[in-house]
Amino acid sequence: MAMQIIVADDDAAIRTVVSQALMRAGFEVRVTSNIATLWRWVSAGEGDLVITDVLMPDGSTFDTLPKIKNSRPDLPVVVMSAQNTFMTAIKASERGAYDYIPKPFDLTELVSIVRRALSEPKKTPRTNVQDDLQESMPLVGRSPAMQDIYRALARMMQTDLTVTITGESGTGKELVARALHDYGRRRKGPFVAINMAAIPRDLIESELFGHEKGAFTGAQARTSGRFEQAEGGTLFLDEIGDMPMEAQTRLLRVLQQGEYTIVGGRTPIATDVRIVAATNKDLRQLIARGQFREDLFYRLNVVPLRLPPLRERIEDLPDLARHFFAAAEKEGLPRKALSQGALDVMRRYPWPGNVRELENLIRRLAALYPQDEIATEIVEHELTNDPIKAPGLDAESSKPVDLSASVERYLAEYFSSFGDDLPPPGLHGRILREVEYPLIAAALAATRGNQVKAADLLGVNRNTLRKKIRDLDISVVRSIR
Ligand SMILES: Nc1ncnc2c1ncn2[C@@H]1O[C@H](COP(=O)(O)OP(=O)(O)OP(=O)(O)O)[C@@H](O)[C@H]1O
Repeated sequence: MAMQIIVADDDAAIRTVVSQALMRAGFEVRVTSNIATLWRWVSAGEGDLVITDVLMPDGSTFDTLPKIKNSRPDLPVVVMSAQNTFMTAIKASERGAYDYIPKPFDLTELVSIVRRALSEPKKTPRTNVQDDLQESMPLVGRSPAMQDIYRALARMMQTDLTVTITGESGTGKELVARALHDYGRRRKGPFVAINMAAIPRDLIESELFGHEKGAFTGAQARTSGRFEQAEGGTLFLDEIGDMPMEAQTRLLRVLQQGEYTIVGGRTPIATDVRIVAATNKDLRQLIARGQFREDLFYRLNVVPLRLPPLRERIEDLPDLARHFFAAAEKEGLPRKALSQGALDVMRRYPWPGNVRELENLIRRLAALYPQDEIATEIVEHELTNDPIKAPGLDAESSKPVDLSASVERYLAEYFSSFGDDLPPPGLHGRILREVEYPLIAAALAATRGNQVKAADLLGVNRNTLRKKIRDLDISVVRSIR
Protein backbone atom coordinates (compact mmCIF):
# COMPACT_ATOMS: atom_id res chain seq x y z
CA MET A 1 0.00 0.00 0.00
CA ALA A 2 1.28 3.46 -0.87
CA MET A 3 2.53 5.61 1.97
CA GLN A 4 0.37 8.61 2.68
CA ILE A 5 1.80 12.11 2.95
CA ILE A 6 -0.14 14.99 4.46
CA VAL A 7 0.72 18.36 2.94
CA ALA A 8 -0.32 21.50 4.83
CA ASP A 9 0.18 24.93 3.30
CA ASP A 10 -2.12 27.91 2.88
CA ASP A 11 -0.67 28.59 -0.56
CA ALA A 12 -2.69 26.61 -3.14
CA ALA A 13 0.14 26.72 -5.69
CA ILE A 14 2.55 25.09 -3.26
CA ARG A 15 -0.02 22.44 -2.34
CA THR A 16 -0.42 21.62 -6.03
CA VAL A 17 3.25 21.38 -7.02
CA VAL A 18 4.24 19.51 -3.90
CA SER A 19 1.42 16.99 -4.14
CA GLN A 20 2.03 16.43 -7.86
CA ALA A 21 5.71 15.75 -7.26
CA LEU A 22 4.86 13.34 -4.44
CA MET A 23 2.20 11.52 -6.46
CA ARG A 24 4.64 11.14 -9.35
CA ALA A 25 7.03 9.58 -6.85
CA GLY A 26 4.33 7.03 -5.94
CA PHE A 27 2.94 8.48 -2.73
CA GLU A 28 -0.67 9.03 -1.78
CA VAL A 29 -1.26 12.66 -0.83
CA ARG A 30 -3.81 14.59 1.24
CA VAL A 31 -3.71 18.35 1.36
CA THR A 32 -5.03 20.97 3.75
CA SER A 33 -4.67 24.70 4.16
CA ASN A 34 -4.94 24.93 7.94
CA ILE A 35 -3.56 23.56 11.17
CA ALA A 36 -6.94 22.50 12.59
CA THR A 37 -7.44 19.94 9.80
CA LEU A 38 -3.83 18.83 9.95
CA TRP A 39 -4.21 18.16 13.67
CA ARG A 40 -7.53 16.36 13.16
CA TRP A 41 -5.96 13.97 10.63
CA VAL A 42 -2.79 13.41 12.60
CA SER A 43 -4.60 12.76 15.87
CA ALA A 44 -6.86 10.28 14.07
CA GLY A 45 -3.72 8.33 13.12
CA GLU A 46 -3.77 9.27 9.47
CA GLY A 47 -0.71 9.91 7.29
CA ASP A 48 2.80 8.43 7.38
CA LEU A 49 4.56 11.76 7.08
CA VAL A 50 3.67 15.44 7.27
CA ILE A 51 5.04 18.29 5.18
CA THR A 52 3.93 21.62 6.56
CA ASP A 53 4.43 25.34 6.25
CA VAL A 54 5.06 27.32 9.44
CA LEU A 55 2.73 30.28 9.23
CA MET A 56 -0.86 29.22 8.61
CA PRO A 57 -4.10 31.20 8.78
CA ASP A 58 -5.02 29.59 12.10
CA GLY A 59 -1.65 29.77 13.82
CA SER A 60 1.98 28.71 13.75
CA THR A 61 2.92 25.09 13.19
CA PHE A 62 5.65 25.52 15.77
CA ASP A 63 2.97 25.76 18.46
CA THR A 64 1.33 22.51 17.31
CA LEU A 65 4.49 20.51 16.63
CA PRO A 66 5.10 19.49 20.27
CA LYS A 67 1.50 18.29 20.45
CA ILE A 68 1.93 16.26 17.26
CA LYS A 69 5.18 14.75 18.52
CA ASN A 70 3.49 13.88 21.80
CA SER A 71 0.60 12.05 20.23
CA ARG A 72 2.60 10.45 17.38
CA PRO A 73 6.31 10.47 18.25
CA ASP A 74 7.26 8.38 15.20
CA LEU A 75 5.53 10.55 12.62
CA PRO A 76 8.19 12.47 10.66
CA VAL A 77 7.29 16.12 10.15
CA VAL A 78 9.13 18.12 7.50
CA VAL A 79 8.82 21.86 7.97
CA MET A 80 9.08 24.29 5.08
CA SER A 81 9.33 28.01 5.52
CA ALA A 82 10.01 31.20 3.62
CA GLN A 83 11.38 32.80 6.77
CA ASN A 84 14.82 31.53 6.09
CA THR A 85 16.57 32.48 9.26
CA PHE A 86 18.72 30.80 11.83
CA MET A 87 15.88 30.82 14.38
CA THR A 88 13.46 29.01 12.04
CA ALA A 89 15.93 26.19 11.51
CA ILE A 90 16.69 25.94 15.22
CA LYS A 91 13.06 26.08 16.32
CA ALA A 92 12.06 23.44 13.79
CA SER A 93 14.71 21.12 15.16
CA GLU A 94 13.89 21.83 18.79
CA ARG A 95 10.20 21.22 18.37
CA GLY A 96 10.94 17.83 16.87
CA ALA A 97 10.74 18.38 13.10
CA TYR A 98 12.50 15.71 11.07
CA ASP A 99 13.98 18.32 8.75
CA TYR A 100 13.53 21.88 7.67
CA ILE A 101 13.58 23.12 4.10
CA PRO A 102 13.77 26.77 3.19
CA LYS A 103 11.45 28.04 0.46
CA PRO A 104 11.80 28.21 -2.47
CA PHE A 105 13.04 24.64 -2.68
CA ASP A 106 13.91 22.00 -5.14
CA LEU A 107 11.15 19.40 -5.56
CA THR A 108 13.64 16.61 -6.19
CA GLU A 109 15.30 17.43 -2.90
CA LEU A 110 11.95 17.44 -1.12
CA VAL A 111 11.08 14.01 -2.49
CA SER A 112 14.44 12.62 -1.47
CA ILE A 113 14.03 13.99 2.07
CA VAL A 114 10.60 12.32 2.24
CA ARG A 115 12.02 9.00 1.05
CA ARG A 116 14.86 9.20 3.55
CA ALA A 117 12.51 10.04 6.41
CA LEU A 118 10.25 7.11 5.60
CA SER A 119 13.05 4.61 5.19
CA GLU A 120 15.02 5.49 8.32
CA PRO A 121 14.43 3.42 11.42
CA LYS A 122 11.97 5.23 13.63
CA LYS A 123 13.60 6.99 16.48
CA THR A 124 11.93 9.39 18.79
CA PRO A 125 13.68 12.70 18.45
CA ARG A 126 14.49 14.37 21.70
CA THR A 127 12.38 17.44 21.70
CA ASN A 128 13.82 20.16 23.67
CA VAL A 129 11.46 23.05 23.74
CA GLN A 130 13.13 26.12 25.01
CA ASP A 131 10.57 28.75 25.72
CA ASP A 132 13.15 31.25 26.70
CA LEU A 133 14.60 31.25 23.16
CA GLN A 134 15.58 34.80 22.56
CA GLU A 135 14.43 36.15 19.27
CA SER A 136 17.63 38.09 18.74
CA MET A 137 19.53 36.24 16.09
CA PRO A 138 23.13 35.27 16.66
CA LEU A 139 23.75 34.64 12.97
CA VAL A 140 22.61 36.96 10.25
CA GLY A 141 22.11 36.15 6.57
CA ARG A 142 19.53 34.32 4.47
CA SER A 143 21.66 33.30 1.48
CA PRO A 144 21.39 29.68 0.31
CA ALA A 145 24.91 29.11 1.64
CA MET A 146 23.94 30.28 5.13
CA GLN A 147 20.69 28.31 5.05
CA ASP A 148 22.74 25.18 4.47
CA ILE A 149 24.76 26.11 7.54
CA TYR A 150 21.63 26.71 9.65
CA ARG A 151 20.18 23.36 8.66
CA ALA A 152 23.42 21.61 9.47
CA LEU A 153 23.55 23.42 12.84
CA ALA A 154 19.95 22.57 13.63
CA ARG A 155 20.69 18.89 13.08
CA MET A 156 23.74 19.03 15.31
CA MET A 157 22.14 20.93 18.18
CA GLN A 158 20.76 17.83 19.82
CA THR A 159 24.00 15.87 19.50
CA ASP A 160 27.46 15.93 21.04
CA LEU A 161 29.24 15.20 17.77
CA THR A 162 32.65 16.73 17.27
CA VAL A 163 32.47 19.54 14.76
CA THR A 164 35.25 21.16 12.76
CA ILE A 165 34.51 24.55 11.26
CA THR A 166 36.65 25.75 8.39
CA GLY A 167 36.54 29.12 6.73
CA GLU A 168 38.60 32.20 6.03
CA SER A 169 39.35 34.60 8.82
CA GLY A 170 36.32 36.64 9.88
CA THR A 171 33.68 34.33 8.40
CA GLY A 172 32.07 33.71 11.79
CA LYS A 173 33.67 30.44 12.95
CA GLU A 174 33.71 31.41 16.60
CA LEU A 175 30.16 32.75 16.37
CA VAL A 176 28.97 29.42 14.96
CA ALA A 177 30.81 27.52 17.69
CA ARG A 178 29.03 29.66 20.30
CA ALA A 179 25.66 29.16 18.64
CA LEU A 180 26.21 25.39 18.72
CA HIS A 181 26.78 25.68 22.44
CA ASP A 182 24.16 28.30 23.32
CA TYR A 183 21.34 26.49 21.55
CA GLY A 184 22.55 22.94 22.09
CA ARG A 185 21.97 20.58 24.95
CA ARG A 186 25.10 21.70 26.80
CA ARG A 187 24.01 25.31 27.02
CA LYS A 188 23.83 25.18 30.83
CA GLY A 189 27.50 24.16 30.94
CA PRO A 190 30.53 26.38 30.33
CA PHE A 191 31.77 27.48 26.89
CA VAL A 192 35.55 27.71 26.96
CA ALA A 193 37.51 29.02 23.98
CA ILE A 194 41.23 28.70 23.40
CA ASN A 195 43.18 29.97 20.43
CA MET A 196 46.21 27.83 19.59
CA ALA A 197 47.81 30.63 17.59
CA ALA A 198 47.64 33.05 20.50
CA ILE A 199 49.52 30.93 23.07
CA PRO A 200 53.26 30.22 23.05
CA ARG A 201 53.65 26.73 21.62
CA ASP A 202 55.42 25.23 24.60
CA LEU A 203 52.60 26.29 26.93
CA ILE A 204 49.70 24.90 24.90
CA GLU A 205 49.71 21.45 26.46
CA SER A 206 49.62 22.73 30.00
CA GLU A 207 47.01 25.38 29.07
CA LEU A 208 44.78 22.67 27.68
CA PHE A 209 45.33 19.85 30.10
CA GLY A 210 46.73 21.55 33.18
CA HIS A 211 49.96 20.64 34.94
CA GLU A 212 51.23 19.19 38.19
CA LYS A 213 53.34 21.25 40.51
CA GLY A 214 56.95 21.04 39.29
CA ALA A 215 56.02 19.58 35.88
CA PHE A 216 58.37 22.11 34.30
CA THR A 217 60.44 25.09 35.35
CA GLY A 218 58.07 27.72 36.64
CA ALA A 219 55.23 25.31 37.42
CA GLN A 220 54.87 26.30 41.04
CA ALA A 221 51.47 24.84 41.74
CA ARG A 222 49.03 22.39 40.21
CA THR A 223 46.85 24.24 37.70
CA SER A 224 43.69 23.22 35.97
CA GLY A 225 43.57 23.23 32.20
CA ARG A 226 40.85 24.32 29.81
CA PHE A 227 39.52 20.78 29.62
CA GLU A 228 38.78 20.84 33.31
CA GLN A 229 37.21 24.30 33.02
CA ALA A 230 34.98 23.14 30.16
CA GLU A 231 33.71 20.04 31.98
CA GLY A 232 30.07 19.43 31.10
CA GLY A 233 30.21 22.09 28.40
CA THR A 234 31.95 22.89 25.13
CA LEU A 235 35.63 23.45 24.43
CA PHE A 236 36.29 25.58 21.36
CA LEU A 237 39.73 24.91 19.89
CA ASP A 238 40.43 27.81 17.57
CA GLU A 239 43.24 27.64 14.98
CA ILE A 240 43.58 23.91 15.58
CA GLY A 241 46.16 23.74 12.77
CA ASP A 242 48.61 25.47 15.10
CA MET A 243 48.41 22.77 17.73
CA PRO A 244 51.81 21.22 18.48
CA MET A 245 52.26 17.49 17.88
CA GLU A 246 52.46 16.43 21.55
CA ALA A 247 49.23 18.25 22.33
CA GLN A 248 47.65 16.61 19.28
CA THR A 249 48.53 13.20 20.69
CA ARG A 250 46.89 14.03 24.02
CA LEU A 251 43.82 15.42 22.28
CA LEU A 252 43.51 12.29 20.17
CA ARG A 253 43.44 10.24 23.35
CA VAL A 254 40.62 12.38 24.73
CA LEU A 255 38.62 11.83 21.58
CA GLN A 256 39.31 8.09 21.54
CA GLN A 257 39.03 7.26 25.21
CA GLY A 258 37.35 10.23 26.85
CA GLU A 259 40.26 10.74 29.21
CA TYR A 260 43.56 12.60 29.50
CA THR A 261 46.44 13.08 31.88
CA ILE A 262 47.65 16.45 33.04
CA VAL A 263 51.21 17.46 32.20
CA GLY A 264 53.52 15.77 34.69
CA GLY A 265 50.63 13.67 36.01
CA ARG A 266 49.97 9.96 35.73
CA THR A 267 46.39 9.30 36.66
CA PRO A 268 43.99 9.47 33.73
CA ILE A 269 41.15 11.93 34.24
CA ALA A 270 37.79 11.19 32.64
CA THR A 271 36.28 14.10 30.77
CA ASP A 272 32.89 15.04 29.41
CA VAL A 273 33.51 17.89 26.99
CA ARG A 274 32.15 18.56 23.54
CA ILE A 275 34.90 19.58 21.15
CA VAL A 276 34.33 22.17 18.45
CA ALA A 277 37.44 22.99 16.43
CA ALA A 278 38.08 25.71 13.87
CA THR A 279 40.76 26.47 11.35
CA ASN A 280 41.43 28.76 8.42
CA LYS A 281 44.20 26.47 7.24
CA ASP A 282 43.87 23.46 5.01
CA LEU A 283 44.40 20.59 7.46
CA ARG A 284 44.93 18.11 4.64
CA GLN A 285 47.88 20.16 3.51
CA LEU A 286 49.28 20.18 7.05
CA ILE A 287 48.87 16.39 7.14
CA ALA A 288 50.83 16.10 3.89
CA ARG A 289 53.60 18.16 5.47
CA GLY A 290 53.61 15.97 8.53
CA GLN A 291 52.42 18.81 10.77
CA PHE A 292 49.02 17.41 11.64
CA ARG A 293 48.05 13.90 12.69
CA GLU A 294 45.83 12.24 10.16
CA ASP A 295 44.07 10.08 12.77
CA LEU A 296 43.26 13.21 14.77
CA PHE A 297 41.93 14.89 11.64
CA TYR A 298 39.41 12.11 11.11
CA ARG A 299 38.33 12.20 14.76
CA LEU A 300 37.84 15.96 14.64
CA ASN A 301 36.23 16.07 11.25
CA VAL A 302 33.19 13.96 12.22
CA VAL A 303 31.01 16.84 11.09
CA PRO A 304 32.84 19.27 8.80
CA LEU A 305 31.26 22.68 8.40
CA ARG A 306 32.60 25.10 5.83
CA LEU A 307 31.71 28.73 6.33
CA PRO A 308 31.60 30.51 2.98
CA PRO A 309 33.55 33.74 2.54
CA LEU A 310 31.37 36.86 2.37
CA ARG A 311 32.02 37.32 -1.36
CA GLU A 312 30.32 33.95 -1.99
CA ARG A 313 27.18 35.12 -0.24
CA ILE A 314 27.19 38.78 -1.09
CA GLU A 315 23.38 38.81 -1.05
CA ASP A 316 23.67 38.76 2.75
CA LEU A 317 25.43 42.11 2.74
CA PRO A 318 22.35 44.36 3.21
CA ASP A 319 21.10 42.25 6.15
CA LEU A 320 24.52 42.22 7.75
CA ALA A 321 25.01 45.96 7.25
CA ARG A 322 21.62 46.67 8.86
CA HIS A 323 22.47 44.35 11.71
CA PHE A 324 25.77 46.12 12.44
CA PHE A 325 24.21 49.61 12.11
CA ALA A 326 21.57 48.53 14.63
CA ALA A 327 24.31 47.28 16.96
CA ALA A 328 26.10 50.63 16.66
CA GLU A 329 22.85 52.41 17.43
CA LYS A 330 22.43 50.35 20.59
CA GLU A 331 25.83 51.58 21.65
CA GLY A 332 24.58 55.15 21.37
CA LEU A 333 25.77 56.06 17.87
CA PRO A 334 23.31 57.84 15.55
CA ARG A 335 21.06 55.77 13.27
CA LYS A 336 22.41 55.41 9.74
CA ALA A 337 21.69 53.66 6.46
CA LEU A 338 23.57 53.03 3.21
CA SER A 339 22.61 54.66 -0.07
CA GLN A 340 21.89 52.35 -2.99
CA GLY A 341 25.16 53.41 -4.64
CA ALA A 342 27.13 52.70 -1.48
CA LEU A 343 25.60 49.23 -1.30
CA ASP A 344 26.53 48.60 -4.94
CA VAL A 345 30.15 49.52 -4.29
CA MET A 346 30.19 47.19 -1.30
CA ARG A 347 28.69 44.37 -3.34
CA ARG A 348 31.58 44.57 -5.79
CA TYR A 349 34.25 44.61 -3.10
CA PRO A 350 35.87 41.19 -2.40
CA TRP A 351 35.92 41.46 1.43
CA PRO A 352 39.20 39.66 2.18
CA GLY A 353 38.51 40.16 5.90
CA ASN A 354 34.96 38.87 5.50
CA VAL A 355 32.23 39.72 8.01
CA ARG A 356 34.72 41.12 10.50
CA GLU A 357 35.94 43.62 7.90
CA LEU A 358 32.35 44.60 7.11
CA GLU A 359 31.56 44.99 10.79
CA ASN A 360 34.56 47.27 11.26
CA LEU A 361 33.64 49.35 8.24
CA ILE A 362 30.07 49.84 9.47
CA ARG A 363 31.34 50.89 12.88
CA ARG A 364 33.65 53.41 11.26
CA LEU A 365 30.84 54.74 9.10
CA ALA A 366 28.53 55.05 12.09
CA ALA A 367 31.13 56.81 14.18
CA LEU A 368 32.92 59.07 11.71
CA TYR A 369 30.32 60.45 9.33
CA PRO A 370 27.52 62.81 10.29
CA GLN A 371 25.19 62.02 7.35
CA ASP A 372 22.13 59.83 7.99
CA GLU A 373 22.54 58.22 4.61
CA ILE A 374 26.04 57.11 3.70
CA ALA A 375 26.87 58.22 0.15
CA THR A 376 28.67 56.18 -2.50
CA GLU A 377 31.83 58.32 -2.35
CA ILE A 378 32.28 57.75 1.36
CA VAL A 379 32.28 53.97 0.97
CA GLU A 380 34.58 54.21 -2.07
CA HIS A 381 36.95 56.33 -0.04
CA GLU A 382 36.83 54.02 2.97
CA LEU A 383 37.36 50.87 0.94
CA THR A 384 40.26 52.20 -1.12
CA ASN A 385 41.95 53.50 2.01
CA ASP A 386 41.73 50.13 3.63
CA PRO A 387 45.23 48.83 4.17
CA ILE A 388 44.18 45.22 3.67
CA LYS A 389 43.90 44.82 -0.06
CA ALA A 390 42.59 41.75 -1.71
CA PRO A 391 44.49 40.27 -4.61
CA GLY A 392 42.90 41.42 -7.82
CA LEU A 393 41.19 44.45 -6.29
CA ASP A 394 44.02 46.68 -7.24
CA ALA A 395 43.80 45.50 -10.80
CA GLU A 396 44.78 48.83 -12.40
CA SER A 397 47.87 49.45 -10.36
CA SER A 398 49.33 45.98 -10.15
CA LYS A 399 49.84 43.21 -12.66
CA PRO A 400 47.23 40.48 -12.83
CA VAL A 401 48.07 37.41 -10.80
CA ASP A 402 50.30 35.08 -12.81
CA LEU A 403 49.27 31.55 -11.91
CA SER A 404 52.45 29.78 -13.07
CA ALA A 405 54.65 32.26 -11.27
CA SER A 406 52.58 31.87 -8.10
CA VAL A 407 52.80 28.09 -8.25
CA GLU A 408 56.53 28.35 -8.83
CA ARG A 409 56.95 30.61 -5.80
CA TYR A 410 54.75 28.32 -3.75
CA LEU A 411 56.80 25.25 -4.72
CA ALA A 412 60.10 26.93 -3.94
CA GLU A 413 58.83 27.74 -0.45
CA TYR A 414 57.29 24.32 -0.05
CA PHE A 415 60.54 22.51 -0.91
CA SER A 416 62.58 24.75 1.31
CA SER A 417 60.25 24.09 4.25
CA PHE A 418 61.67 20.54 4.25
CA GLY A 419 65.27 21.75 4.41
CA ASP A 420 67.54 19.05 3.04
CA ASP A 421 64.79 16.44 2.94
CA LEU A 422 62.27 15.80 0.21
CA PRO A 423 58.53 16.28 0.78
CA PRO A 424 56.42 13.12 1.19
CA PRO A 425 55.61 11.26 -2.06
CA GLY A 426 52.48 12.04 -4.06
CA LEU A 427 53.38 15.65 -4.79
CA HIS A 428 51.78 15.75 -8.25
CA GLY A 429 48.38 14.71 -6.95
CA ARG A 430 48.59 17.08 -4.00
CA ILE A 431 49.48 20.11 -6.07
CA LEU A 432 46.82 19.40 -8.70
CA ARG A 433 44.30 19.04 -5.92
CA GLU A 434 45.35 22.42 -4.52
CA VAL A 435 44.69 24.05 -7.88
CA GLU A 436 41.59 22.06 -8.64
CA TYR A 437 39.83 22.87 -5.39
CA PRO A 438 39.68 26.68 -5.83
CA LEU A 439 38.98 26.23 -9.55
CA ILE A 440 35.91 24.10 -9.00
CA ALA A 441 34.75 26.09 -5.99
CA ALA A 442 35.00 29.29 -8.05
CA ALA A 443 33.07 27.77 -10.96
CA LEU A 444 30.34 26.64 -8.56
CA ALA A 445 30.19 30.01 -6.85
CA ALA A 446 30.01 31.82 -10.20
CA THR A 447 27.12 29.63 -11.31
CA ARG A 448 25.39 29.77 -7.91
CA GLY A 449 25.95 26.08 -7.40
CA ASN A 450 24.37 25.04 -10.68
CA GLN A 451 26.39 21.95 -11.54
CA VAL A 452 25.22 21.79 -15.14
CA LYS A 453 26.36 25.34 -15.79
CA ALA A 454 29.55 24.87 -13.79
CA ALA A 455 30.44 21.74 -15.80
CA ASP A 456 29.80 23.70 -18.96
CA LEU A 457 31.92 26.61 -17.78
CA LEU A 458 34.78 24.30 -16.87
CA GLY A 459 34.38 22.26 -20.01
CA VAL A 460 34.13 18.96 -18.16
CA ASN A 461 31.52 16.27 -18.10
CA ARG A 462 28.84 16.61 -15.41
CA ASN A 463 29.68 13.25 -13.88
CA THR A 464 33.34 14.17 -13.77
CA LEU A 465 32.42 17.36 -11.96
CA ARG A 466 30.23 15.51 -9.50
CA LYS A 467 32.99 13.04 -8.75
CA LYS A 468 35.49 15.84 -8.21
CA ILE A 469 33.15 17.69 -5.87
CA ARG A 470 32.88 14.52 -3.84
CA ASP A 471 36.57 13.66 -3.93
CA LEU A 472 37.69 17.17 -3.10
CA ASP A 473 35.03 17.47 -0.42
CA ILE A 474 33.75 20.77 -1.78
CA SER A 475 30.63 22.01 -0.09
CA VAL A 476 28.20 22.88 -2.83
CA VAL A 477 26.04 25.95 -2.72
CA ARG A 478 22.87 24.25 -3.81
CA SER A 479 20.60 26.07 -6.18
CA ILE A 480 17.13 26.53 -4.79
CA ARG A 481 15.46 28.10 -7.75
N1 LIG B 1 26.61 35.52 10.07
C1 LIG B 1 26.98 36.50 10.90
N2 LIG B 1 26.06 37.29 11.48
C2 LIG B 1 26.41 38.27 12.32
N3 LIG B 1 27.66 38.54 12.67
C3 LIG B 1 28.64 37.80 12.16
C4 LIG B 1 28.35 36.73 11.25
N4 LIG B 1 29.50 36.15 10.90
C5 LIG B 1 30.47 36.80 11.56
N5 LIG B 1 29.98 37.81 12.32
C6 LIG B 1 30.74 38.75 13.16
O1 LIG B 1 32.00 38.95 12.52
C7 LIG B 1 33.06 38.96 13.46
C8 LIG B 1 34.05 37.85 13.12
O2 LIG B 1 33.46 36.58 13.42
P1 LIG B 1 34.28 35.41 14.14
O3 LIG B 1 35.23 35.97 15.15
O4 LIG B 1 33.32 34.40 14.57
O5 LIG B 1 35.11 34.92 12.88
P2 LIG B 1 36.21 33.76 12.79
O6 LIG B 1 35.93 33.04 11.55
O7 LIG B 1 36.24 33.00 14.07
O8 LIG B 1 37.52 34.62 12.60
P3 LIG B 1 39.06 34.19 12.87
O9 LIG B 1 39.35 33.01 11.99
O10 LIG B 1 39.80 35.41 12.43
O11 LIG B 1 39.15 33.89 14.33
C9 LIG B 1 32.43 38.80 14.82
O12 LIG B 1 32.28 40.05 15.42
C10 LIG B 1 31.10 38.17 14.52
O13 LIG B 1 30.16 38.56 15.50
